Amino acid sequence: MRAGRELFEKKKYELRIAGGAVRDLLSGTPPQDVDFATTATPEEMKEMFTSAGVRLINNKGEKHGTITARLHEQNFEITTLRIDIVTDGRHAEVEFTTDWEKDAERRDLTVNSMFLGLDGTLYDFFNGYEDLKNKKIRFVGKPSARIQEDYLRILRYFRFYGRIAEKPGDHESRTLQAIKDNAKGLAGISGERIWVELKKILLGNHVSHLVRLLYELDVAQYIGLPVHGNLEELDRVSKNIEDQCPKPMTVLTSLFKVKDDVTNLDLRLKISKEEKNLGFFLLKHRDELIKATGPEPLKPYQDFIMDSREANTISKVLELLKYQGEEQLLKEMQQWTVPTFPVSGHDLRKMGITCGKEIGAALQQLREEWKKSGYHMDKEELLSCLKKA
Ligand SMILES: Nc1ccn([C@@H]2O[C@H](COP(=O)(O)OP(=O)(O)OP(=O)(O)O)[C@@H](O)[C@H]2O)c(=O)n1
Ligand SMILES: [Mg+2]
Repeated sequence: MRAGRELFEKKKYELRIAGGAVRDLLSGTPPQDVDFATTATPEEMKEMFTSAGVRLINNKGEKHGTITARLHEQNFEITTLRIDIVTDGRHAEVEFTTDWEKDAERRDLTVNSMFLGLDGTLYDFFNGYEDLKNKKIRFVGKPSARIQEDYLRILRYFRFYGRIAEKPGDHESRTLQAIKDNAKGLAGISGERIWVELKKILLGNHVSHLVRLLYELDVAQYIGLPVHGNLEELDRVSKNIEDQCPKPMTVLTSLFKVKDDVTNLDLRLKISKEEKNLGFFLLKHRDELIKATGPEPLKPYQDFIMDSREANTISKVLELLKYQGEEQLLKEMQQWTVPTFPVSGHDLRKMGITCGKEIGAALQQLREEWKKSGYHMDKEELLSCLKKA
């Protein structure tokens, strides 16, 4: 990075870390990606990098002022300060500026609106650091204006609330009002973008509170959620599941009552086939595939896996155990390896059974015995039952 920094300094272009990365650095979490902002225009950057022999990566960001430079085998995304002039709630037409405050003003949340100079100076025009320390999520300026620039910001508000806020219910009333007034704007946002945000909300804190709020503020209907979501079930499941690293779909299925709820979600959000199948699986089995009373509570789940012909049944059953709040059984299941049936047709032939039909029937019978034993019997024990019979 040093070499890159010197290039900017020589040309007297300003360069600072921007947005989400500053938020993460100040809250002690390692940022996933570090975005930079600069006063240099894309043309100026291109010229500077090209004449210094730095490789540029072609990407689609240039129209919005983003240049990607490849230095020390790392990509650096550097975006020119900008003002969004026309927005249709999804895309913005931009004008470049050298005014840092103007660039901060067009960002969504105060905690996302800061810049950090490479000398460690913090540039914070909207009290983002104070909000971050107080764990407050607020829009920059007028909430309705920020939301109308990009309706997806409604869901970003929920996502960052779940990540940063300490307790449920700590919202400004004007923010809630602006969300309610503009919820319909989400109808025009693509399902894929919504699903990315919704999944992050489902994996964050205060899920139950936030989803309830999505309903209260009339957002739910525009993002593919069922009209009458089962919020009590979500309360219960989300409480149990908190520390179990569930998949987003596992949390979400608690809201669902019928298969159509999964189908409708998929129609709106274009979820993956795997996510859809997990939804159907949990819906079908959540009340009926349950632990056994007695010494082998895990047995019904193991039998289900052994009887199933699909490869990913285990991972679905693990999600089911999370859903059901069976913490101890989940641990045991995670340590369980699918046993392989120890007897083959060859073993039976060696014992003198030569007819194909008989071999088939014997194997079937032994498989049943093996299942009854909880998959504990070995080859010898199994073959000896055959002798007895
Ligand atoms: N709808 C959006 C999306 C992004 N931003 C701004 O662009 C920055 C970078 O966006 P992005 O990488 O999408 O989000 P991050 O805040 O960095 O969060 P993450 O950790 O998920 O990357 C944000 O911090 C915010 O300043 C915005 O104002 N409005
Ligand atoms: Mg980011």
